Amino acid sequence: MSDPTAIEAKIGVLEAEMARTQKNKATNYHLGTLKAKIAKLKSELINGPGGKSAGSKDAGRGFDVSKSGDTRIGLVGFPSVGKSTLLTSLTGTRSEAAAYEFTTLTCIPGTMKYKGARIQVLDLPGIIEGAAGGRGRGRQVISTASSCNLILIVLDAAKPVTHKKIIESELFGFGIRVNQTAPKIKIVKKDAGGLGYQEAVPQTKGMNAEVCRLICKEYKISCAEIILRQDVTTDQFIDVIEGNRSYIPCLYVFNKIDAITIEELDILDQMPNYVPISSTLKWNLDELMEEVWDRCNMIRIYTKPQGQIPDYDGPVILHAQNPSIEEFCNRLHKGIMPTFNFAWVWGKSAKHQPQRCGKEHILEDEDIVTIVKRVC
Ligand SMILES: Nc1nc2c(ncn2[C@@H]2O[C@H](COP(=O)(O)OP(=O)(O)OP(=O)(O)O)[C@@H](O)[C@H]2O)c(=O)[nH]1
Ligand SMILES: [K+]
Ligand SMILES: [Mg+2]
Repeated sequence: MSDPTAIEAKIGVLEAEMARTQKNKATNYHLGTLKAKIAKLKSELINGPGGKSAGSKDAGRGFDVSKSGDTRIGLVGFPSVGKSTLLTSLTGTRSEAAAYEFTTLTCIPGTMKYKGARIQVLDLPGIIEGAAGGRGRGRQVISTASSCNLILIVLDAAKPVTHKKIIESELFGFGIRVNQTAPKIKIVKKDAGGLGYQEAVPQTKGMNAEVCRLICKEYKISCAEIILRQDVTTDQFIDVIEGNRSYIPCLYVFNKIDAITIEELDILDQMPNYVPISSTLKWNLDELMEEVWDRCNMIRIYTKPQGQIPDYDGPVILHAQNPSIEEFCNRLHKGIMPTFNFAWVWGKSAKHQPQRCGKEHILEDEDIVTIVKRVC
């Protein structure tokens, strides 16, 4: 079955059945099976029958814009919320903005420099409900969003907050999990031996051996070792089986706050991961940049050639959570490590200034590093 309308209809029937089914211990197994069936149909809708999962390279191709800079962020939202105006305000790259919907028809990249990092910002066409299922350019937009290190969901502050849910569920339908971390579940498929199910931590959200077996049955997994290292939902379990989900941080950018009242702003203010701005008036773009910086998890390391002052203008940007000196060296140049002797480190990670460190030493934001080579 590959006719999208037929798949959508089938999903509709299953979702209706789920809504009808009361949630309790007795129906838990049935709900697990239903969820797995729906997840399978949704990935078929996006990738075609037997297709690859949502995040994979060949699935629902994104716009052909090459990556540049230290990180990439994407502007996603309904038409005319002000994405293009925001791109222009942040990066200076002009992207046409106008009062009619679907002004932007392709992906427009811009670059902004912040704290020494080069951040690629992608303006994208507006999306509407049904985008993930293939409506309009939606799939291309969301596929491009899944290539970003951070997604800014741009919303019109004067429009209903329900728009936030719609955009989120479009991203969700494409396999993007915003502001979530990958569930700690290990699945090792085997050739024989049946299903092994282990709970490394107690499960309180619906998972148990039988639910696991039923979901695996839907996916025709009969031999595998499964270990749950975290308290997870059945949906998270299905996510891991489907594979290729993208776990991407996201900020909700409420634009056009110049058009709403202080009282309305106060209500919005209670939402997590939210930044109010005005793109046209350039209000609060500083806070937006700071929040973007926080979410991108970038660390700046200044290099200091021996006997010279550090290069504060061109920090080396590292993405790793706890980057070691070795990672720093490899980022600079692959040829450094073979001749590496030790490093002098100044900054937060150093116990004294400077500290003599080996390649395993973990660096922190704004450390200064001098590499000393071995004399051969
Ligand atoms: N009042 C107000 N209007 C804004 C603001 N930002 C954008 N606009 C207006 O909103 C309209 C749409 O802006 P665009 O930047 O084209 O919106 P878009 O999201 O890129 O729209 P599409 O490309 O069609 O999806 C334009 O008339 C802008 O001038 C803002 O901060 N305040
Ligand atoms: K517009
Ligand atoms: Mg636009």
